[in-house]
Amino acid sequence: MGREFIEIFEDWAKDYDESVAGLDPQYSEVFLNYDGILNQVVAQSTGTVLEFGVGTGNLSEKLMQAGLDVIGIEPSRAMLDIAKRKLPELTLLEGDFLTYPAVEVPINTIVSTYAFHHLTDDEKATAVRQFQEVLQHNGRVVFGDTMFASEQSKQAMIRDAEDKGFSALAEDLQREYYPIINTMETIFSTHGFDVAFKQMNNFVWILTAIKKMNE
Ligand SMILES: C[S@@+](CC[C@H](N)C(=O)[O-])C[C@H]1O[C@@H](n2cnc3c(N)ncnc32)[C@H](O)[C@@H]1O
Repeated sequence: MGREFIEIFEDWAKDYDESVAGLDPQYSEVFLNYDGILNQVVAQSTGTVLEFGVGTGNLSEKLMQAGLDVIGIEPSRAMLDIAKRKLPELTLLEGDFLTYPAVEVPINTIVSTYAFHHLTDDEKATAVRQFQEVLQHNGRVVFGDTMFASEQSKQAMIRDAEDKGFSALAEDLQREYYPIINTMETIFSTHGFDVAFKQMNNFVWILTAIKKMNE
């Protein structure tokens, strides 16, 4: 479930770190301030961290450098191979947001960057219900991902990409499940989280969801 876009990452893995460095003009705005976005997620993380969609391991590396214990989950074989090569000491497991090997240690923070939009909104809700069960009291979810303030602003960004001739970006924005902020707010609050959002560039927002005391 939720793995419908994995083929894209099998192909993209080898060039992915060039894209995040801004070398792909279609995605340069999406990855604008990439390091700052990852640093913001790290700054809000504590204790033992469960990371979904680690990709080539850029966020995992920063989390480990900050002294946090990280368990990484990633469904793409090609991404797993690169992350393992870059970070041999990282605990890395094959899995996805919905299905992954049982983790036996208490989890304080769940993080992810540029990955949650691969789930439909129904799948997102299922994942968030599972996060609620997995997290310790006072635990939190910190995600950086493309989201939109409204359906109108999403449609405007798709038109803007088309006007610039960025057909790959325009198709991506329509093919995958980039959410509206209100939808994310509803999903997290329905499942017992206090949630806040901070915009990081024209596409990416940081979502911080703190598990409510009585949940
Ligand atoms: C755009 S990359 C982001 C990689 C990394 N987190 C970063 O910030 O650079 C998206 C990653 O999410 C992974 N992914 C795709 N579908 C997923 C799913 N259902 N569950 C978890 N990860 C998924 C992809 O394989 C890929 O590694």
